[in-house]
Amino acid sequence: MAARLSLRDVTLRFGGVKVLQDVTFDVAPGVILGLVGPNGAGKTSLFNCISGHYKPTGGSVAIDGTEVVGTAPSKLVRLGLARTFQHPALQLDATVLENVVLGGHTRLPGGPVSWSLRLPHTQRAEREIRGEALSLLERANLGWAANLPADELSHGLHKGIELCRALLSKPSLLLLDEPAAGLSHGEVEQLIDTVRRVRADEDITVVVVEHHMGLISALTDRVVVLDHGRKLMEGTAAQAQSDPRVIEAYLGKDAADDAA
Ligand SMILES: Nc1ncnc2c1ncn2[C@@H]1O[C@H](COP(=O)(O)OP(=O)(O)OP(=O)(O)O)[C@@H](O)[C@H]1O
Repeated sequence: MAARLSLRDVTLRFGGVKVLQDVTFDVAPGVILGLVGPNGAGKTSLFNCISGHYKPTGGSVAIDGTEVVGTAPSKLVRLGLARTFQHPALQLDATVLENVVLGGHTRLPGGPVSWSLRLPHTQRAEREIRGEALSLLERANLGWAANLPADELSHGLHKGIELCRALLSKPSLLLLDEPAAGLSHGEVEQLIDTVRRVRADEDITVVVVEHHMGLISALTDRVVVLDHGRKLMEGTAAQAQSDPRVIEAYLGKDAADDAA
């Protein structure tokens, strides 16, 4: 089966600094892959290369076999890509529901002219998208907040809203950047449930950057470990946690020797 996401020798330089070096891996459809590594390893930079926010200096990024290096983030949404950010960027003066509805704008038929004329088929599509947005919020236990302004809610709830917004675009590939950061234990459990359910129900492939090893162990089928911009190893979360190279990258050589 063709890979949903395929990276080949992805390299990124900022001036003289090599942030990513020859990163190569595949993610098969339906897999939840964890992207882990110490601070500064290059995880978010790699996400930015996949989502079109950075253009790699070299190498290839393909989604379902289509080369996407150089494609704008807005066009990648149409190829099935959605992502969340370490710090959710919401319209704080809009309601929670309006924020989620924004994720469905690529699904509206026509273009700016028919949208501003509010033709019947546009209004029908808007109603449908609003209904789906509400149902996503309800399934994430956020239905109660739908009509509240987003700025009345906590950081943890903002992350849940951002995830619903990403899901409304009906992605086939979802990138989650540190979704558990700043969440309570209960919110992490809710997040794990939501991601498992969308993978099962919607056949979404997920790549998740996360430092929360509990979430990585509970959620992922495989992990890729990055260190200093290079792929250190690939395997299951359990294999990564007992790999001396990974222990050394996180804790130093003495810890790796002690564990051996
Ligand atoms: N726009 C930029 N300009 C220059 N250097 C950058 C830029 N973005 C990232 N870097 C550098 O690239 C390296 C990797 O950063 P990145 O944020 O991708 O790491 P990370 O693994 O996501 O870290 P963390 O876990 O702390 O979020 C760091 O040394 C960072 O300082």
